[in-house]
Amino acid sequence: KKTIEIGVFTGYSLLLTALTIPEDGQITAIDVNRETYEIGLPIIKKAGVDHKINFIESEALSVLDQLLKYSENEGSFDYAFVDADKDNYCNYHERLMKLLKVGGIAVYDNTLWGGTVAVPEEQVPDHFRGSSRQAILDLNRSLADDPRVQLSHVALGDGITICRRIF
Ligand SMILES: C[S@@+](CC[C@H](N)C(=O)[O-])C[C@H]1O[C@@H](n2cnc3c(N)ncnc32)[C@H](O)[C@@H]1O
Repeated sequence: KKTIEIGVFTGYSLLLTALTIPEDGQITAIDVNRETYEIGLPIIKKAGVDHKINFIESEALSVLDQLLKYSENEGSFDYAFVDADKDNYCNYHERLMKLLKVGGIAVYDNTLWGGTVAVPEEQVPDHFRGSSRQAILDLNRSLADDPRVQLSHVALGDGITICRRIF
């Protein structure tokens, strides 16, 4: 019912969440670029779910830190979908572990990084190398070691990791 979307682009995943949550559900949707959100906004309006969305044009990390300044936000979110700058995924996870309620779900997109997280280093094509791939490798390792979550990895698209906060 109370959700966060980090990385909106034109709002494809945002629309899916908005259609799925209850009529009085709310999405705090964050992206550095409002223009791309506005491309998809007419479709979101046509679907009749725009009233569920609070779009914030900003770097996501500062919005999460702002939310955490108010104690009533701690442990209050049911769901978060993360699909933005990979370099900050571990930082987002730390904030989300405080914002999500116990039993709440965080979903991280692109955790297979084209399959290159599971091949020997020397076989990784050049265009998959770089800080984003390293950030995904770091995230996957730290999630596997994180006692606060139960994990499920879905080998769909570019890989989706589903985390349930268990304490
Ligand atoms: C892959 S797209 C999101 C796609 C979207 N979830 C969908 O299903 O269509 C990534 C988005 O993350 C946004 N982004 C990148 N860095 C960001 C940051 N630091 N804070 C917030 N949004 C960011 C980009 O502007 C871009 O729109």
